Amino acid sequence: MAVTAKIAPSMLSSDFANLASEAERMLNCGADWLHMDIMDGHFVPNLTIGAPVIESLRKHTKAYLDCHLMVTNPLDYVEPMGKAGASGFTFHVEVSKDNWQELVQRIKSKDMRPGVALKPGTPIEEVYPLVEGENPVEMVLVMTVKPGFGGQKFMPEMMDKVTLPFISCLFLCYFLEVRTLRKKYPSLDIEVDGGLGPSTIEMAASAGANCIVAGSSVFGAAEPANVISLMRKSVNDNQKSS
Ligand SMILES: O=C(CO)[C@H](O)[C@H](O)COP(=O)(O)O
Repeated sequence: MAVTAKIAPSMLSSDFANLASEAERMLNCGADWLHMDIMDGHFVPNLTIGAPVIESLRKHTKAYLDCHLMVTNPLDYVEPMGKAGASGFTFHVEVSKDNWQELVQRIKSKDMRPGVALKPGTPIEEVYPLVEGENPVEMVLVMTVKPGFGGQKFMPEMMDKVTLPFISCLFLCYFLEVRTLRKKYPSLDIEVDGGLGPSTIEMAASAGANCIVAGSSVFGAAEPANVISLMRKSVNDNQKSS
C-alpha cells in the first residue's frame, strides 16, 4: 500500500500569541497536519506547550494535531493529551525502552495514533520491535536535528536513515539506515523533522520520507502555500517512482 504525503507545519515557528489564527492560516495554505512540539525542559533544554494549549487549540480546529512529545515521562502525558484532543502521540524511544507496549496500548485506548521518534545518534534498529510488535506504532519520526529548537540546520547524516544519495559526486552511504527503514516497511508513515524546506525536501522524499515537518521554511516564507505545495509534489513524485 502506497503512503501518502502529509505536510505538517511545525507550530513551534508560529506566533504562539495567535496560535488559532496561525493554525487556520497554515490549513488555508494547504497543510495536512499541524505539528505540535511538546517539550518538558528536561528531555530537551526547552519548554514549550502542554495539554492545556492543545485543548485550547482544539476548540478552534478539527485538524489533525500531530503531537511530538519531547518529554522524559511520556506515560504521564497520555491521559491529558487524549482528553485535550491530540490526534497523534509520538513519544521517544530513548525514554520508553521498558514500557513502550503499555504506552502504545494506552495511547490507542485514548483514540490517538501512536508514533515513535528517535534522536540523531540513536540506532534505527531500536524502533524495529515497536513497528513489528503485536500492538505496533503507526509512524516513525526521524529527527534530522537535535530536538529542542526550531530553525536549526538540517543534518544530512540523519537522512542516511532514509536513503542512499550521491553527495558532492561521491557515493556516500549517508542514508543507509533510513533507506533501510523504508525498504523494510513500505507502507509505514515515516516522518522527518528538522531543517526541512525547498532545499532539503528532495533528499528527504527520495529517501522515502512521506510525512514532512517544517517550521522556519514555511513560517518564514513570503508564500507558505508555495513551500507546502512544493514539498507535497516532491513526496508524491518520489512515491510514484518508487
Ligand atoms: O521538533 C522540532 C525541534 O525539536 C521542530 O519541529 C523542528 O526543528 C522544526 O523546525 P525547523 O523546520 O525550523 O527546523
